Amino acid sequence: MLQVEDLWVDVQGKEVLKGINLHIGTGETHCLFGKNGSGKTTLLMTLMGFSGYRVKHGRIRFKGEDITHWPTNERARLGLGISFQRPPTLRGVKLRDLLAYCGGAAGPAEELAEAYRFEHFLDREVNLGFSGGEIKKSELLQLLAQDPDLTLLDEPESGVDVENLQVIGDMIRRLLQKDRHRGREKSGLIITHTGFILNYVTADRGHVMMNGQIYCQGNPLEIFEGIQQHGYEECIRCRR
Ligand SMILES: Nc1ncnc2c1ncn2[C@@H]1O[C@H](COP(=O)(O)OP(=O)(O)OP(=O)(O)O)[C@@H](O)[C@H]1O
Repeated sequence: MLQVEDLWVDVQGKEVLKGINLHIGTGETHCLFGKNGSGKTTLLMTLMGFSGYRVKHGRIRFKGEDITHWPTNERARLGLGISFQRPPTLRGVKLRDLLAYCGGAAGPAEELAEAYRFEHFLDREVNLGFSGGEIKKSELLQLLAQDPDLTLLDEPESGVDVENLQVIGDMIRRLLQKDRHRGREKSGLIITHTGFILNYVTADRGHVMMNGQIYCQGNPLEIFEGIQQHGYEECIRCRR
């Protein structure tokens, strides 16, 4: 599904990613752990093709296409979707219209919003005055409407209360669910500090990023336990 090969990326003249290699197979869910400022968000933003993330070297292949220099909208059309850590407010754009624009693959906007008790937000401008948890739900609804083949999630749990964590977890599970009817297997790459998502989806692989490099890869539950017990630095020493 996704192959990242020796990816080096500059942001505002600063070298942030330093030779990332990452392979995500069809139907696989991967978790990305790492200290603050290690480059996780930069990787997701680069995969999605946002301006300001300059690929100096390396290649991104998605569904067999070399998308390294594709514009963001074409990557989305091919089946890449993202939920931002801090999404923008879209003044003048109603959530209802954005959901319709995203594709409506998972049914009409009303149906989708009602399933997560979010119908009262449909006629509000996207993210304007939304609470932290509401913003996360709105992001995931947009992704459910888009129905991507590879979903990139940047800290989907941040700012979400304990009860809503379950709702967020269910939404992510649905996003990554295998679509047997259509013979589709969806993939995901999830940045998480708390590991909450490991309770909701079966993650196939975990990665630890440090200083713009991936040092450690393996079973995500074991990696998360290791981080909790020994810290991130141990990952560099261990080099699993
Ligand atoms: N637009 C920018 N201008 C300058 N520096 C930037 C910019 N964007 C990212 N950086 C720097 O790149 C580094 C990596 O940032 P990034 O957001 O990718 O880290 P992260 O691993 O996602 O962190 P966190 O866990 O705190 O979200 C940081 O030092 C950050 O300050």
